[in-house]
Formats: sequence, structure tokens, C-alpha cells
Amino acid sequence: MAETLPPLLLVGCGKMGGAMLAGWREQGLASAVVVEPYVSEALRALAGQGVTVVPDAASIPVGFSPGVIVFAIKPQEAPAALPAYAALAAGALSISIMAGRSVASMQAALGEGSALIRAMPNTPAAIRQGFTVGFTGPGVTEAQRALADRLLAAIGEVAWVAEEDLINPVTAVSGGGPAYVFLLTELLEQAAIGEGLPPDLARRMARVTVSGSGALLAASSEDAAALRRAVTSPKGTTERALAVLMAEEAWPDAIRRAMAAATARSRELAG
Ligand SMILES: NC(=O)C1=CN([C@@H]2O[C@H](COP(=O)(O)OP(=O)(O)OC[C@H]3O[C@@H](n4cnc5c(N)ncnc54)[C@H](OP(=O)(O)O)[C@@H]3O)[C@@H](O)[C@H]2O)C=CC1
Ligand SMILES: O=C(O)[C@@H]1CCC=N1
Repeated sequence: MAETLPPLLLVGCGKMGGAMLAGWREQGLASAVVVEPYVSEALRALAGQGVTVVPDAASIPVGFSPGVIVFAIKPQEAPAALPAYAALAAGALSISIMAGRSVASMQAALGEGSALIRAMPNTPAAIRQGFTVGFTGPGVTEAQRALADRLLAAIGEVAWVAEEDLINPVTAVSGGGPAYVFLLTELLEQAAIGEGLPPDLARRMARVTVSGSGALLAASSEDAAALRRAVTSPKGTTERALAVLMAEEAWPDAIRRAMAAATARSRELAG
């Protein structure tokens, strides 16, 4: 039986907030209030199971005192939304998963002394296979950081960085990372169709190739380059494909530029 988690306030229960809430419930979350204007069927089903869903901050039940507040709204919504939580944040740990939003900008809205942790998860959190990187703001106690580690571990692996700016490349690489893998899957499917394969078969091939490769990577102690070399027979077919993809101006340059663009965008969202 998992140890009970303190009462939690989740602000924004969309794709990431919803995935995290499911993980916390598995880990013994007994009491939660969710602020979410759009109530999905899945969220409605949680009402009466220790989860109270309200449409806005003004509707939070009087006397509810969260130990943790998790902000999972869009970064652009923060300036309008956060000030309503200043009083509750004074007595709680706040965790923000918002891309870009700096500790300083959130403290400006929540109170200069508020205890804040930034965390950047990714969507495999929905199956508890996420990767989250955290940054601890000033004034966060060891106990609060340990609690955050426990909450984030409920949705996958956790790592911490000591410099806030490093959350920006993290956002680019692991935060957005699943999107790049799904794009690769889409492109493999399209190329297979282009080479004459039936669409249904092309779709299955692409999906199972990507998911199977991920599972092999997870199960193997070898690094990705060794697993790549194991596929690449000398003078064979993969070698021809990799000569195209690994040319400096192809994937190496494109991935570097893409990560630099996403990192720059994360910095722009600091607020
Ligand atoms: N998706 C991802 O892969 C990742 C996202 N993030 C971060 O997580 C955050 C949420 O992203 P994501 O889950 O994808 O977005 P979603 O749009 O799926 O979720 C945000 C939810 O917040 C609701 N909302 C809007 N305004 C308020 C408000 N004032 N109070 C409470 N709820 C509100 C939205 O409702 P409505 O739709 O009705 O406006 C929506 O349901 C973002 O800051 C993003 O940067 C971090 C890592 C990965
Ligand atoms: O695209 C975004 O801004 C968010 C942050 C990382 C993944 N999704």
C-alpha cells in the first residue's frame, strides 16, 4: 500500500496534468482539487473518488489547504491565472510544468517567498514511462524537494539540474522529444506507402518498428550507436540509408537546429 500523498491542487488538467493526476492516484493521492474549465468524461469519473473538480480558483472549497500546487496550464495563461493562487502558494510547495516560465516570473505572481520547483515531463508519463527533469527554486526545503521527487517519480524517471537555464534545452530535447519520434514514425509510414506498400501494412510496420526499437533500447545496456551498428550490415541496405541520413547537412544539422530553435522558444516564454 503506497504512502498517502498530501492534499494536492492541480491547476489545468489537460494532456500532461491528466497524465500526472493518474500517476499520483496510483501512488496514494487521497485528496485533490482540480481546477479545470473543461471537464472531460475521464475527469468527471474521478469526482467522488477524492477528487473535486472546479472551474476556477474562486470555486476552490473554503478551507482546502494543499501541500502541493501543480501548475499545468499553458505558459501564456500564467500571468492572468497565477495571482489567484498567491494565498494558497504561501503555505504550499508549487510545482510548475509550464514550458519556459521562470521561477522569478512565477514568484512575481505568487509571492516573492513562494517555494517553487520547475519540472519538465513528457507525454510517456501517460503510461508511467515519462522522463522529468526538475529545478529547485530558492527557499525550497529538502522535504519539499523529496516530495516533488516522489510525485514526479510516479510518472517515470526523474533527474534534477542545478541551473535554471538548463530546463530550456531539457524542454527542447525530452519535453518535446516524443513529437520527434512520432514524426519519424509518420515519415517512415509515408515513405513505405511511396515505395508501393499497402497503407495498412505501412502503418503497422512504422509503428511496431519504432515502438519495438524503443523497447529494445530500454531493455539493452548497449548505447544507441551500438544498437544502430548492429542493424547496419557492411555494404548492405541500412548503410545506404544512413549515408543519406548521417550526412552532416542532413539529420545532424537538422536536429541541432531544431533543438536550438525549441530551446530559444523556451527562453522566450520565461515571462
Ligand atoms: N504536452 C506536452 O507534451 C507537455 C506539456 N508541458 C507543459 O504542460 C502545460 C500544459 O500542456 P498540455 O497539457 O499539453 O496542455 P492542455 O491544453 O492539454 O492542458 C491545459 C489545460 O488547462 C486548462 N486551462 C486553461 N486555463 C486554465 C486556468 N486558468 N485554470 C485552470 N485550467 C486552465 C485548459 O482548458 P481549455 O482547453 O478549456 O483552455 C486545458 O485543459 C504547458 O505549460 C506545457 O508547456 C510540459 C511538458 C510536456
Ligand atoms: O511544445 C511545448 O511547448 C510543450 C513543452 C514541451 C512539450 N510540449
